[in-house]
Amino acid sequence: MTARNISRFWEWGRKIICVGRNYADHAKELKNAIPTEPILFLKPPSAYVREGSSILVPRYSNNLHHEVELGVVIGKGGTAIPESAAMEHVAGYALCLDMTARDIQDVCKSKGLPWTRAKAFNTSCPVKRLHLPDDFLIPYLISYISEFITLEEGDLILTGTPKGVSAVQEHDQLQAGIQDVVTMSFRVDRQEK
Ligand SMILES: O=C(O)/C=C/C(=O)CC(=O)C(=O)O
Ligand SMILES: [Mg+2]
Repeated sequence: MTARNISRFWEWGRKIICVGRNYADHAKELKNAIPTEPILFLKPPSAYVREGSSILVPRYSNNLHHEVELGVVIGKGGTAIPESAAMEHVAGYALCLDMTARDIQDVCKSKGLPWTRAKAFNTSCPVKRLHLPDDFLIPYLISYISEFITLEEGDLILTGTPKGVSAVQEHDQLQAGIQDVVTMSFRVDRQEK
């Protein structure tokens, strides 16, 4: 565990690495094939938003979805981390939303383009720190990712959404949580012209 206080890890400006189609039930709900290894994409630090600020619907989207995900906060950096040592690199956990402009993602997919405009826009990663026991299936993802992306202290890994994604609207108040553990709440506004 890191000696640094990670309760405000989003203020360090580190990268966010997201795993896609990690759960078969979500792949099925969007009628996607189940991948044989993790699909990865990135969000920039400008994607972070925390309670008290709004999630902004991008001007160019009319179908913004929420995805509720477990986030893993990296406490010690490394490259090519073996699974056996992976948990030594975890500083803690976060409840996260992977906000997704689904209409834009569909266009990107149909054209074979990256998902950046659909997934990496400002406020696309609402977060709240979360306290959990260290008994999740995290080592494989840390080891897989760190083979080709050096992990740094303060990085956040989003581990993928289970099924149950749906659209959100301007003026909605979103509540996300894990029963009896943590909840968070965000208002949704539209990005100004
Ligand atoms: O392939 C799709 O249509 C959608 C994939 C995702 O949005 C991947 C995720 O972000 C996820 O599984 O959490
Ligand atoms: Mg996701």
